[in-house]
Amino acid sequence: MSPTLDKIRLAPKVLLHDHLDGGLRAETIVELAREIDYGRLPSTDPDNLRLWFEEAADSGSLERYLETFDHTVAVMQTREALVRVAAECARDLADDGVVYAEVRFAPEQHTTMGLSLDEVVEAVLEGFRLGSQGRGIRVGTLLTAMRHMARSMEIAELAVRYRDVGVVGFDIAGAEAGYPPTRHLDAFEFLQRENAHFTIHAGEAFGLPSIWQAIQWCGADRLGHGVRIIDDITLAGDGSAKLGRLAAYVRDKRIPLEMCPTSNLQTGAAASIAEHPIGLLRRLHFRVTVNTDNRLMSSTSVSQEFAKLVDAFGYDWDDLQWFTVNAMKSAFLPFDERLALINGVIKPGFAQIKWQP
Ligand SMILES: O=c1[nH]cnc2c1ncn2[C@@H]1O[C@H](CO)[C@@H](O)[C@H]1O
Ligand SMILES: [Zn+2]
Repeated sequence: MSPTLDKIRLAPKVLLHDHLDGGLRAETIVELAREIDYGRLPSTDPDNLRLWFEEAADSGSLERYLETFDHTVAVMQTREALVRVAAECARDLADDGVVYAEVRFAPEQHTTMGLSLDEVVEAVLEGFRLGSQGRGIRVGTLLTAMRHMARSMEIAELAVRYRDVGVVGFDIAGAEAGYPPTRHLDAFEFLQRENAHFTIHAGEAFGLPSIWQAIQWCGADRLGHGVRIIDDITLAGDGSAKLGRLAAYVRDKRIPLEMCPTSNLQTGAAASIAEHPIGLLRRLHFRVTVNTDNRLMSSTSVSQEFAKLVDAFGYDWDDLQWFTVNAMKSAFLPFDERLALINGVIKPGFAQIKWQP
């Protein structure tokens, strides 16, 4: 039986690529805006606002997609707002059946009303703690530095400082074209010396050079998106694939790809789900994982991303479990904890749902 959305929701899922400021509830944005007198929301009706985000993000360009974050970031400037948004994020993910999530955000964007970077991080950690209590979910935090800014070293230091209390890694995000990862080489080298983990948004709005730099110059553990790795794969008429050196390296080293299908359609990185590189990359056994990126802007959830892939590629429960185990193996958690979740939660959970009438 082909997995249905309702049953997919019950399966224990893992999410590695989700932005805190891309997943707010529309009702919450309206309430928070009212509290701080933020008057620039495109609508104060939650339903209209939700639609506005989805339509405005569906722009065909990453740069225009990112403009929608002005509004979510604007209402996430106080401790109370950050705690609330993070707590609701954990609850919404738990309601979708996510058992382990890594949620990222850029602390430097949340200091306009006077919070320090430390206060921002502490508020978000507190929110995740409150929201995940008793919900069967564990949430790790990734700290993001904005690639067009110059604060990556500071944010990397922040990530290391909070590594034992919930921050599990580091990332860079924002417009990709014109801002290569090597701009932040000092931050990545610092993290490597500290034995810390990081992922890099690469190969989303820019091609192979971005992926190559992220891996071979910066030492990224994982790639955010990485869809353009298909530019290094040639398909022959008989369906066989020839991998270039970079694609072969990514596959051989099992470098995880944090793929976000719906987000890619909106930013123009892929034309349709059916044509999304995830189909080929999964067939070639790259370490593919399935993610939401921004649940608000893409009006999605992990379950809905899975359901779309089931529709487009005919995936069965074994495929969905494979994506999930890939994600858990690639998490920035200690090995024994990853193993415990795979063997104690994911495999038994999928087995139960698969055989349920
Ligand atoms: O798909 C994406 N590609 C690049 N940057 C992104 C994407 N989604 C969100 N952000 C950026 O990351 C910041 C911190 O969470 C967001 O404010 C947004 O500017
Ligand atoms: Zn992203």
